[in-house]
Amino acid sequence: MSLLEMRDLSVSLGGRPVIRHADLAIGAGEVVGLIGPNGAGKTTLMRAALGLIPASGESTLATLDETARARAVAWMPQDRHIAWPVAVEALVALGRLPHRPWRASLTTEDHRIVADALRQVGLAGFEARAATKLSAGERTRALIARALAQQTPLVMADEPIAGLDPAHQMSTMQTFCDLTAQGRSVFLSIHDLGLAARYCTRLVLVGEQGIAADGSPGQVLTPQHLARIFGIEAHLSNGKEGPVFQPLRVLGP
Ligand SMILES: Nc1ncnc2c1ncn2[C@@H]1O[C@H](COP(=O)(O)OP(=O)(O)OP(=O)(O)O)[C@@H](O)[C@H]1O
Repeated sequence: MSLLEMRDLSVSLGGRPVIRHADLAIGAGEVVGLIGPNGAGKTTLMRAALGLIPASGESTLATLDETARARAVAWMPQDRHIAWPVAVEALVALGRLPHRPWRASLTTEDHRIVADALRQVGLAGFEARAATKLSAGERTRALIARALAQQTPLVMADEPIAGLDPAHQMSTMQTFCDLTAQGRSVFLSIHDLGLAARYCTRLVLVGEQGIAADGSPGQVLTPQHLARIFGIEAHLSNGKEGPVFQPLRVLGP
């Protein structure tokens, strides 16, 4: 069963085609990394898949009503701005909103899920802190916790590990991998191709106004794709602990 399926999805922005005829299905138990250069259309593809911007074609998530969609997918946008000084615990508890009646209090189970999510991102002890008084990386981790607390089959996140230190980048990617054991999936955009190769079960490469490649890290991070879409030379090898991606040089025009 697919958690997200898009068929023939096309998006134009400002009168310019950004994504043309994208087909993509995400099944249970996958960590799918969406990669591609700046401006290639990763955010656009995700937002269109969620029904947040107009698109032609179909996406199974775009047709759901708000509550059904919030139970099907947790969305973490790239913008980490938090406008008001809500406590970190209350911010993360917003992830429980789709699961309880309007204005109902948090249940004991909700509190447990929120505490677990805070622990998973290393923010236990920050419950009472105003979210506006977190560092940028801590704020990112609080928003990851909110997405985790939503306990949806699919988490979609736009560059969730950007700005995190190496330990938190790896622990976040490991947390995403751990969700697959419950049949849950993560669809994330990511610029760090080393971590993408290491942790993602599958990569989707956006370039040339659409999906240029879709497959295992070895199938996608080929010298040809890296040269054509990213304009770089890099080497992917199999290390003892999994794929190792080594950037070598920027290719000339
Ligand atoms: N509202 C808009 N109107 C016109 N063009 C837009 C609009 N929003 C984005 N674009 C353009 O659409 C293209 C795709 O943008 P998008 O944000 O999807 O790229 P991205 O792959 O997520 O990039 P990045 O890696 O820099 O986050 C870019 O060329 C961008 O300039």
